Amino acid sequence: MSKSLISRRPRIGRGSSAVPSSGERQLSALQRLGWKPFFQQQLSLAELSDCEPVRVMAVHRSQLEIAGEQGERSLALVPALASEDIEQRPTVGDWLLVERAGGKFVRRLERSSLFRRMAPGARQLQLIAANVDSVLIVSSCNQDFNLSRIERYLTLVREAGCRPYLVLTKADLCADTSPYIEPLEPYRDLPVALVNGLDPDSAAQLRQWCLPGETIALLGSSGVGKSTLLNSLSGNQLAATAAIREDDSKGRHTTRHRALYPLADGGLLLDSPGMRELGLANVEAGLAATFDEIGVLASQCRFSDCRHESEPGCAVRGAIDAGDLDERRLRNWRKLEREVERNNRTLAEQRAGERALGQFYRDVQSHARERKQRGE
Ligand SMILES: Nc1nc2c(ncn2[C@@H]2O[C@H](COP(=O)(O)OP(=O)(O)OP(=O)(O)O)[C@@H](O)[C@H]2O)c(=O)[nH]1
Ligand SMILES: [Zn+2]
Repeated sequence: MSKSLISRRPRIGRGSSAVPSSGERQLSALQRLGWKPFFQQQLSLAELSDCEPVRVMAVHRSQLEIAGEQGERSLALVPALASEDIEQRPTVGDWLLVERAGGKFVRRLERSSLFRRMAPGARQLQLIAANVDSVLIVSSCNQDFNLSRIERYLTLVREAGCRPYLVLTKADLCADTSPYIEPLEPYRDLPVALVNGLDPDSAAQLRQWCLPGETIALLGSSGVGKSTLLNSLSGNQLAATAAIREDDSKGRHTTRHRALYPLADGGLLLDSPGMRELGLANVEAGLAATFDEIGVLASQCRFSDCRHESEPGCAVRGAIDAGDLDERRLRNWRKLEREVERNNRTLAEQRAGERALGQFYRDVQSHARERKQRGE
């Protein structure tokens, strides 16, 4: 890594010591939750005196988890909150006004940023998160590093109205990081940090981008170390890492609720399944089209579940040996396919879980009706 590169960009590098102490900014409880002038100026005089602003920390089926000056509590999803128009419904990070007396929902405040996507499978818009200030695009110093993907994330982040930062993890596993730093030369405005996410001292560099009152989110493909960063930054085991999921003998995925996690130093970190899947929706067709010749070859392999590693009768390896297919291209295709598969699996499990829950409620209701009819 060249020194001049560091000095030219507003970045923090390995071993930066410019970590502000948590006491530098004295913020109110609301400001620590992300309250800013942008929201304050939306309140009328009457609302200023009669209403309390609260932030949506999590969205559940029938209620919201909200946080305000009075701490955390839940708010039932009353009809006023369950609008027909999906864009009007509250999402994680939203600011709502509730009556100081009685706690009734009044209105949602205008958003400073919004992440949304088309829900995979369903032709429906889905809100992911609102009022995120900054996004840490996470990539690792290995084969995951991919300029095209970073650009795709950058587009998403800027479109949502957030500030992008780039975090390159697994720097500890890499003797020479210049192959990852040098290609970033044209992205002068993008601050970059090299970290070992497993080391809280190294991850602490990122606190500079997650100051008290700031809401940040992580974007990056599976396995780059987002959960690890979240754990190191929060000082808690807030997110399940891949290692924990692999340990699960029942093969279950750890359930994640879309949520905002307060960080030790006062920032808020958004970790939601939707955010994790952003940008990966609808890539299957693109993947097949981009790597069409591999798909054709794979269909000619002797085994239908061929991994194209060392199986006999593998048409893909045959093409590589014959010099007709680039090994790098096969690796890239595999990686993207795994990513898509993994995300599809997660989505399928989520939908199955939702269906099971719906069936459970219907069973309970019909039981109750039967008992009522029997006069029990
Ligand atoms: N050596 C090293 N290992 C890391 C680093 N960051 C993450 N890992 C490891 O990489 C693996 C994947 O990390 P996770 O934090 O689960 O990755 P993730 O991005 O949250 O993955 P998903 O939950 O699938 O989206 C784990 O085994 C981590 O321990 C790092 O900076 N250095
Ligand atoms: Zn094969």
